[in-house]
Amino acid sequence: MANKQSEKRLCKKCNNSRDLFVVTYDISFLAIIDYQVLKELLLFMETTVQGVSGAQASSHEIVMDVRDITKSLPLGRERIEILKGLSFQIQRGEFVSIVGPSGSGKSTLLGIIAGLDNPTTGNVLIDGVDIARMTEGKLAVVRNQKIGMVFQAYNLIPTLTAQENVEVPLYVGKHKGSPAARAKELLDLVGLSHRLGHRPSQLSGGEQQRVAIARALAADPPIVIADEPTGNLDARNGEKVLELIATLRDQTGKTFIIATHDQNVASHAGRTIRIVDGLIAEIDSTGGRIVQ
Ligand SMILES: Nc1ncnc2c1ncn2[C@@H]1O[C@H](COP(=O)(O)OP(=O)(O)OP(=O)(O)O)[C@@H](O)[C@H]1O
Repeated sequence: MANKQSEKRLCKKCNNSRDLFVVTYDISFLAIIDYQVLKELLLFMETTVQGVSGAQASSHEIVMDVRDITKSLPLGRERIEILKGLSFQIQRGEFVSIVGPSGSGKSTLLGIIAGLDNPTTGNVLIDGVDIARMTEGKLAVVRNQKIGMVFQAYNLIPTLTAQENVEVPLYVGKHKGSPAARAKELLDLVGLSHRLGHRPSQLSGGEQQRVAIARALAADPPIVIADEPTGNLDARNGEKVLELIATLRDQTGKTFIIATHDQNVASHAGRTIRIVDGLIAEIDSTGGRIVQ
């Protein structure tokens, strides 16, 4: 929770930007809000995070269990079927890619398993808890505790330094200890200890994505989900980011799930789930090494 020192620091930022402060509510959505609203939000998060703490601990080997999910949306008088009944399980410590052509439903699926959207039917169990029909308030808490998100466009807060960007989730969650120390440790892990004070505009695309990955790990979620994490990078930097994800998977034992349209990117994962036209066409399980 934000202590006096952090509030002071945030307040200074607000003054610099005319009482507007860019925050990530649960690091899934970026929003520009008034500083007063930010403080209320942090208080709200403190109470709601405490509210679902019972769902946190689990020794399930299956970290994600997706059961026959569908997603359809109204389109004029018709309904468009985007996902047509997908089932799969992901084990703790796997590096899985969801691959498919444009329009196959990857982003829709990712949004549902990340708790950003509800399926029309079916279930999504994360650590044994079904998130499919949770209210938005509870989903926000699940996202904060269970899921770290990485986006194609990095979604870093432009007015904050690399270190401050990584600290943000630590003010929202129940982190014990110094957010600054944790942020430095994570930036060191992603090879950016020499860029702590740089703002996003002063970092290369690959470096920004490394900061975003460090931020996704900040609240220590068991699952990190990345939507086209190399989509804005050239081949060399994309390769580096994928190698980093594989290394972090080995070092942390966390589960990494990436969505991509690029088979080459997908092949870095231990297991590939291929989606075509809203259905699973193939699950390649030649890899799928589990960290013990
Ligand atoms: N809100 C919406 N309303 C209507 N159709 C939608 C909506 N969202 C997605 N779709 C349709 O659902 C299909 C799947 O979209 P989705 O974004 O999940 O695909 P994708 O595999 O991630 O594609 P891409 O790789 O191009 O991002 C597409 O045909 C898309 O047009």
